[in-house]
Amino acid sequence: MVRMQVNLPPDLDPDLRERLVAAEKEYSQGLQREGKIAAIWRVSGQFANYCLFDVADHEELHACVSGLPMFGWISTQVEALSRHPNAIG
Ligand SMILES: O=C(O)C[C@H]1C=CC(=O)O1
Repeated sequence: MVRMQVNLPPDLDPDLRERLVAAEKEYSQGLQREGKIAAIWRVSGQFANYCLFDVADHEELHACVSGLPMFGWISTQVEALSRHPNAIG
């Protein structure tokens, strides 16, 4: 599970901002179609999200996250999750 806080500068060129948002959407939806992002949620009221990744290892996670077009402006917090022994689903 990765929390991403996006820190685009407020004075970023509006055209660049628009291109980054569009590129981010295309890249993110590609990972979702491939099943590498299993779920994504917006943190209400913040330019931040939680992404649940379904990847083989830390290297694949890093490749996915560092490929984000906004990677240079994103702070991440990673929590490694494993199946809970009491889970029924
Ligand atoms: O809008 C965001 O939260 C940034 C970003 C990271 C992945 C994604 O789909 O969007």
